[in-house]
Amino acid sequence: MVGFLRANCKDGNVVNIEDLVYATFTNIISNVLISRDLFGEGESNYEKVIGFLKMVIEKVISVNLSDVFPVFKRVDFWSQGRAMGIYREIQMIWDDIIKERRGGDGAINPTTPQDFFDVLSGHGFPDDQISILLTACIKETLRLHIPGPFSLPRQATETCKVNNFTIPKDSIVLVNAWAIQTDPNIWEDGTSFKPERFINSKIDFKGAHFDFIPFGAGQRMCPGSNAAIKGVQLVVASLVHYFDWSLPNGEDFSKLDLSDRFGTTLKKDKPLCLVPRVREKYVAG
Ligand code: HEM
Repeated sequence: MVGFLRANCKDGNVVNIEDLVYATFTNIISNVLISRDLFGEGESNYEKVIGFLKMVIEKVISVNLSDVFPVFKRVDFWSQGRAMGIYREIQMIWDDIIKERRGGDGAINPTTPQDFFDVLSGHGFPDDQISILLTACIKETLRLHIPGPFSLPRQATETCKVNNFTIPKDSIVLVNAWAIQTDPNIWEDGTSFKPERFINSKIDFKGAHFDFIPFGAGQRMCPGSNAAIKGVQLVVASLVHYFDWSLPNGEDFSKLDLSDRFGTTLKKDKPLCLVPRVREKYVAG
């Protein structure tokens, strides 16, 4: 990511941060799974890969006819066909990876923990204070702009009562985590970005504080939460450490439109486009 920016930030080029960070995280996960980048540096395959990933995610999470009308379960051929289509496409990707591995052409270039340490220790961060501040900012972003506002759907295995509501057996239940995380009865000035609320606070994202559940809670909470937080810390710290950032045409940061849009996940309505400039001390090296 840093290498790509360094090579492409001459002449005040504007960078779409959404695409950059998406590609970086996809590469981190693909390196864990298959020891290679899914997005190449030349970005020639960007549209193809992103199109495929978006298609799979959309298809997997969109509602089936039989989710809404369980009576159609046996005859919902459309959903069954869709599931088989996704299965076949994923199968083809695995086939290619297995073939490449068998060929053993030495083209795989794994990212090792050493690479991460080189980035961090080689340039003298994180400092304790920076790390606390950074974590507070990440937590506050996950509170105010929670990526999964409804978490994942649950199904009631038996009829039960929650407060005064009766939830009939087999109902699909969605938890509005976005509403909980911005509830004015729980969070003081809950719609403002105030990272300092997480400094000297025990509130964490591990599922023990039900006011703050960006990764869900209970048995099915996100198993990737620690990897995700470490990844976000690394990416944000690297972006801030190596580059100075400004808005195109010298616009003022206070005018930035921060509204959200709900699609597959909650994300910024307008992608963040910024102009990076390599910091003075890294220009040469
Ligand atoms: C900021 C990044 C992430 C956020 C906000 C997030 C959030 C969530 C949420 C809210 C759930 C549903 C939990 C529930 O229903 O209680 C979930 C499930 C899951 N997440 Fe994440 N996640 C993130 C990153 C990751 C990563 C990096 C991985 C894998 C490396 C991952 C793997 C999973 C899996 C496998 C599940 C399903 C768990 C199950 O159903 O048992 N997530 N995630």
